[in-house]
Amino acid sequence: MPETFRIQTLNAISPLGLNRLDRERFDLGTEFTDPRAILLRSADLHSYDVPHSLYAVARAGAGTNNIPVEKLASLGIPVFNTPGANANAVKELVIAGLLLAARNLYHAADYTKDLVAEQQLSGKDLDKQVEAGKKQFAGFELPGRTLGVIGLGAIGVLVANAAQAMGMKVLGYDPAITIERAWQLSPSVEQVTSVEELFARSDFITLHVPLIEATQGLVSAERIASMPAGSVVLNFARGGVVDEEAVLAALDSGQLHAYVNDFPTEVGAVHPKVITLPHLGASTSEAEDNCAVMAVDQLSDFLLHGNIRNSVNFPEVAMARSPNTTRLGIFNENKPNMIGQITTVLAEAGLNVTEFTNKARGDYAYTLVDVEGEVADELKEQILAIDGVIRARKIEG
Ligand SMILES: NC(=O)C1=CN([C@@H]2O[C@H](COP(=O)(O)OP(=O)(O)OC[C@H]3O[C@@H](n4cnc5c(N)ncnc54)[C@H](O)[C@@H]3O)[C@@H](O)[C@H]2O)C=CC1
Ligand SMILES: O=C(O)CCC(=O)C(=O)O
Repeated sequence: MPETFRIQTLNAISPLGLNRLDRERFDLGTEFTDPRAILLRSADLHSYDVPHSLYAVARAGAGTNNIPVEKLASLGIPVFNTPGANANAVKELVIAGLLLAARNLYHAADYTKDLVAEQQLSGKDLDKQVEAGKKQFAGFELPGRTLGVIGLGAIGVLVANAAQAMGMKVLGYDPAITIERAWQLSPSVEQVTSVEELFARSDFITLHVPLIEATQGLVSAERIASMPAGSVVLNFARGGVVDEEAVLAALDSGQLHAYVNDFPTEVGAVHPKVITLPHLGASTSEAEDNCAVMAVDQLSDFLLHGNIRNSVNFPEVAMARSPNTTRLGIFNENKPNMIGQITTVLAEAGLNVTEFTNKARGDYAYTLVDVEGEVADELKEQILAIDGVIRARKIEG
């Protein structure tokens, strides 16, 4: 009997994704103590005691800073994410954020509500007060203003192109932009080669980078001070990318007009010039469906066939299945003679290799190998005995 894989969900995942799982082969639950896989969104796994049973983690979303990616790599556990699947949802919220800030919409709507709910005005009195009070919310328009986009990945490129189409001058900064993203970028977006230049020239800054060591506190007091007075910072990346204390001080001094973000903190959320949303970037039915479908498909392809696609800690390795073969998936340290030792074990067991892929990424590598016929259970133990092999799995056909 082939194994039924237990998948533990740690957040609500769209049924459109979950329903793709064949219930003969997958058992879904929220409480397993020995899951084969974890499927999650923003749940924090950093203090999670990783059980030996765990084969994989799938993040239905882009950011993986809630997951101990390196630690899992060292245990031979791939972490998958869903690049681009929620990018349009975030782009739309960023565009809303630009308009919220430029037209003071949040405070203006609060003001109107207050006139009716608190001051109990109605009819002509309400009309009069509306016309008298509205000037305090007069805003400015976007065409001709400069938007600096930091991070030109799936989201940043969509934001840059949309802002450009609304008449903004757009500057982009991403020292590691991929060729694919560069092709998608509107030719009118100007590439800048230093963050300092981007800050100095931008009326709005929007962040679309992962939270990693290099991006922690990227929006600093010094950089904010170099922006034109009355600028706006939008943060739909992660809270830690911004030095919030510096942002709040700049809002108080008038250097910044507004800070629009998706990551509530006790101090920031109640500041009058801060608009904080409850991590809403990817919360559309479309994005939730897209992410769930992609995460589930990648996870089931790995559990059933050992294929790795869109992993953030292991290389892309995928092979079609062939009849009358047995597949082995092997995680190992990226060091000399691993392939030689693995193939020697296979040869000594009299096995004929029909297909073999080995790819490395950083300190680790993954080998997928198909051999003719059946494989004895002891073979896995022999492979595991090789110095540098972290994990090995016989994958049923
Ligand atoms: N608010 C929300 O609900 C959501 C937030 N996010 C956040 O947005 C981030 C970006 O998402 P995607 O665009 O899908 O990811 P992506 O991986 O497609 O793009 C990230 C880009 O940032 C660039 N980058 C990395 N370090 C950089 C640096 N120091 N300076 C400039 N650029 C740098 C990379 O080269 C890459 O092009 C995610 O990591 C996540 O933290 C993503 C989706 C939803
Ligand atoms: O799943 C969510 O709602 C958050 C999405 C997100 O932050 C991401 O994809 O990085």
